[in-house]
Amino acid sequence: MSLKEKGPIHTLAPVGATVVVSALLLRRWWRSRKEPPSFQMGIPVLGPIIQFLKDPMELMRLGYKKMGGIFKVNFLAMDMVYLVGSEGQEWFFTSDKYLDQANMYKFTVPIFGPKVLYDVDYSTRTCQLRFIRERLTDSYIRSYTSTLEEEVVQFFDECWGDSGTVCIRESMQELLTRTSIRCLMGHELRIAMTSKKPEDRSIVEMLHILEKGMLPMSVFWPNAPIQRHRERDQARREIHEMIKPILDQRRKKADKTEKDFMQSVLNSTYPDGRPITDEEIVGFLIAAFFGGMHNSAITTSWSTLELFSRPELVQELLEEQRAALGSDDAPFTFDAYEKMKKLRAAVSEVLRMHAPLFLLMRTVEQDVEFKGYTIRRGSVVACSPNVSQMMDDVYPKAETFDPKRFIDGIKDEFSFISFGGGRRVCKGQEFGYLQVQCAISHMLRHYDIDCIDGVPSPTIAQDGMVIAPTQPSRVSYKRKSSVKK
Ligand code: HEM
Repeated sequence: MSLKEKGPIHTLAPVGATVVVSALLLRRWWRSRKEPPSFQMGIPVLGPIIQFLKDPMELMRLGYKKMGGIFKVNFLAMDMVYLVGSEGQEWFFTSDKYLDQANMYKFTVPIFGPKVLYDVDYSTRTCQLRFIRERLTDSYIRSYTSTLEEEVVQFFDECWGDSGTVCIRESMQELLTRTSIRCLMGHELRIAMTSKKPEDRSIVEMLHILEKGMLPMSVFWPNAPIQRHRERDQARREIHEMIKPILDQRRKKADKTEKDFMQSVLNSTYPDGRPITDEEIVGFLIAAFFGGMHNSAITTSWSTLELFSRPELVQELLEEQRAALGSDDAPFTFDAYEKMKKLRAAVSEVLRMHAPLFLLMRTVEQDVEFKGYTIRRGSVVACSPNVSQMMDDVYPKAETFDPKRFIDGIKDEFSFISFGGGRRVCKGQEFGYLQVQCAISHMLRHYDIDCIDGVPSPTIAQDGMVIAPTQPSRVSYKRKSSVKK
């Protein structure tokens, strides 16, 4: 059959198909050309995944060295776009319109409970978080300070005594569990920690079961039918049953002046007058506990190790303590805390070098441009305080521990992201500093401390969510003869 006999459709079809395929290929090339550059290492495709599982921060460091402040890694079904440095971080924390946090935190819904935080829409969540933040501002936490100090003093008397050796990570976990339960969840639960019937499970055991239900797989499949999730759900129901009668009793009491977060929440309504439900209160208490306890315990551990391995700094901080408090056995007060500028700067420097939350992530809700690149909907964007805060161009001589960097406070909000940033910044930041400083203040004034294992290297904790000192991280201590017991 000649061309003439085939007719126009036979000649046009292949040409048309070639044009369409070429256009599609061109479009794909054009689109991919504008996406952040792809970081490859080791075995094709699997190389970056293996590195991520081994050390996610090293993957980021290597990627930054080779590609610069923005690059992507393909994790089979998903692209992860990494942003390193202040500019990318500022964009990350101010692009709530395109970037969603809730998807990454869905695993908390069975823990915090329904209708709370990551189970509700954006505006309800913002309203709930604002409510939590207000109850953790200076005017409120000022009133929690005496409660906090009482717990700290009791802990050191009961658990440390006159002399001994402890693993600082474990010891501070115990201390911060006590202070967090007492100051956030109330004295009733704190008392029940020790005065329960042997057959009853304590709040600490229950919170621990909730925590064990937070596995890396829970991030992708929060309700996977596994034993740890079933135990988590049972413990969550029991915690609600445990707290509900306490809320009822406190509502009936004429005296509404308990100095803790639970009472501050109970005494309030939402700004539009709507009351807060029991479900919400229990969720807020658990969220505040988990938001604060680990991060503050890890920061107190690092602070002990970094400060007490520097005798000159200890001496300087002790002089500041004496100036702020008057004497070594005076009670720790909020007014004195506000005067401890050097201690605060030292804790900030600890947080710069050892942020507990090492990977902050958001999902991309719609295609969005940044620095001339298109970041596709469905990707995950991530940044890490532990990577960018250790870069010499952001913090000169970043490997050197130098509290003077922060003596006038934190200047650039988006260079220091240990507490996150923007609207989603940590709501318990000030209470976090208060807890850490109260514990360190007590140690400075009451004990001579020796860091037997020096300052250990950081390690990712078993649950994969936080980074902490590698154990052993032992310290030995001796009570000073100059202070009263
Ligand atoms: C040294 C101690 C602490 C550190 C390093 C820390 C760190 C952080 C970080 C990095 C975020 C942001 C996460 C993200 O952007 O994805 C965050 C959020 C949050 N933190 Fe903290 N935190 C600390 C203490 C606390 C305490 C004591 C509380 C409560 C009592 C708390 C409650 C919260 C809450 C409620 C959020 C969610 C904020 C939002 O989404 O708007 N944190 N924290």
